[in-house]
Amino acid sequence: MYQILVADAISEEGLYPLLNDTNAEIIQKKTDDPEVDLSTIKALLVRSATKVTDELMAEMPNLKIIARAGVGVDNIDVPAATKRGIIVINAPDGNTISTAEHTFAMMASLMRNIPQAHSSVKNLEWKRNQYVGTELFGKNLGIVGMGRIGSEIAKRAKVFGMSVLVFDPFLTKERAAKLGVESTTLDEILQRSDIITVHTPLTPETKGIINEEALKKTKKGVRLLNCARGGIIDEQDLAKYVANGHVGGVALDVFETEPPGEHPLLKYDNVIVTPHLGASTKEAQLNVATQVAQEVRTYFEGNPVSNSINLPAISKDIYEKIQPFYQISKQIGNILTQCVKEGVHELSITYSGSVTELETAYLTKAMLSGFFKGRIDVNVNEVNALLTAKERGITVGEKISTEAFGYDNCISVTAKGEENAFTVRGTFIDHYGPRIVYLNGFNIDFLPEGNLLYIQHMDRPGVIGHVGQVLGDHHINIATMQVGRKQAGGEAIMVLAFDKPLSENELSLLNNLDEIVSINPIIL
Ligand SMILES: NC(=O)C1=CN([C@@H]2O[C@H](COP(=O)(O)OP(=O)(O)OC[C@H]3O[C@@H](n4cnc5c(N)ncnc54)[C@H](O)[C@@H]3O)[C@@H](O)[C@H]2O)C=CC1
Ligand SMILES: O=C(O)C(=O)COP(=O)(O)O
Repeated sequence: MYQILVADAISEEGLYPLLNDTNAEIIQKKTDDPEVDLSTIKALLVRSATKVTDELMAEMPNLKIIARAGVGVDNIDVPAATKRGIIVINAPDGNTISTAEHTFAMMASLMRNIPQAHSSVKNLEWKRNQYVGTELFGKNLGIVGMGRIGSEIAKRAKVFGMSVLVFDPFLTKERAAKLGVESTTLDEILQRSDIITVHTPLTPETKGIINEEALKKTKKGVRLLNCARGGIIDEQDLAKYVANGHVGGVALDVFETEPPGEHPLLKYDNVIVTPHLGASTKEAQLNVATQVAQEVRTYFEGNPVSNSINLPAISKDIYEKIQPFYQISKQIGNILTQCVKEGVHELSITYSGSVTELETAYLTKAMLSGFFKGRIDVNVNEVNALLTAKERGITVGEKISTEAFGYDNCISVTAKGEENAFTVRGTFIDHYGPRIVYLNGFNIDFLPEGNLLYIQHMDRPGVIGHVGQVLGDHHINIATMQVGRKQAGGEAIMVLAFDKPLSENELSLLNNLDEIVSINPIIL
């Protein structure tokens, strides 16, 4: 059973995939509601209202996934979520059309003074001369940010006979040509546009991208729209340019602080506003809620999610192919962490055979999550594995090799400390399962599972008997036993599996046997 906190107003109908899941319990409350026990929540669903801060995440130790039923994730501290190993997903295209249509409606309203004229008629006035507008036809529209929403606006603007200038550093010439728009610089847009609309995410780079310096370059009478995020157009600078009459009109759907309260821009008649309604249509809300609800369910069913902000996308097909290798990679990492007795500064992983055809980067992260398991108090998974290694000064290297040691596939990991290096190799055999086939210089073959004991000893007659004797005296059943050696009479190893872990006393009795060099329990 997993609990999901739905903290913002999300379409009930769209939550159907979760309401329909007998393993899911949905709680529809604010995060600061005293009746909510944040510590047991595993999934958090939000729109733009809830601020998902690091402090909030600290109160949610079981949180695995944050789902944003919408596009912008600027209300979520994504780096903090990543550090904590929490997946962040969004619904990138569910509200594109709604937001593009809203922006267009705002643009038309602004040019034809519709909100002002509407209020005037409602106040029993009839001021036809006061509300003379301007056509969209033939005007230059500048679009900053030509992603999903920007592109939909461009299409509509062209139908209205507008010339579209766009600025987006990630827009290719081919795509601009296909959309029939002129790709240009931000400066050109500022200088040539009659109307400028912004459609970028809010990032440190885009915050204030239209500020006083930019406004100075615009045409007198320019109209500005922000239906993306408050702050992309600097509100204080904009207020100055509305006050001095340079800017002819403004349409805002979003504000730096929402609700904006007593905002300097609100007093101007040529500034029209809506309360962050871009995505507020029945269709968009159903789309985004269904998308994230389905993704959350998919995640808890153990399948890959498609729209993660902090995890590379991987298809279900590839995910299924990777699963066996995923497990063995994790186990190799975990064996290393339990066997290496000094600080590790380098982990190098070599893939060979059929596994090289898969997404090995994903497996490297799985190996790291196994390596950090039990070592640090943060849950390390594919989201934060590389970051955790980096923070701890561990270099991670990945290689592809043609040497598979006779196996169909082989994953070999070497952990390097100041003094020693320790190598573990594993393989996955169809219809047989995962096997560890090499441990610190010795060929061996054991199942990486359960309560294991790795013993280094001298290859002498009777050693296996002595070990068996100690265990038998303590009524301990040996489930499986594998041995490996390099040469007769030299160093050797054995790996035993038990139904339960051995006690300190039993371990110490084994350690005291003459032929034993070292013993090392491994719990997987
Ligand atoms: N008012 C509302 O209710 C809604 C607002 N939004 C906002 O609209 C934004 C855009 O949404 P989408 O088009 O779906 O996102 P998108 O990711 O498809 O498009 C964003 C575009 O901005 C471009 N970009 C990034 N940095 C830039 C920069 N420095 N200069 C110029 N272009 C830059 C990117 O290359 C990308 O093409 C969202 O991030 C969100 O904040 C989205 C939906 C509803
Ligand atoms: O999807 C987005 O980025 C939006 O801004 C929509 O926000 P909302 O879900 O309506 O609070």
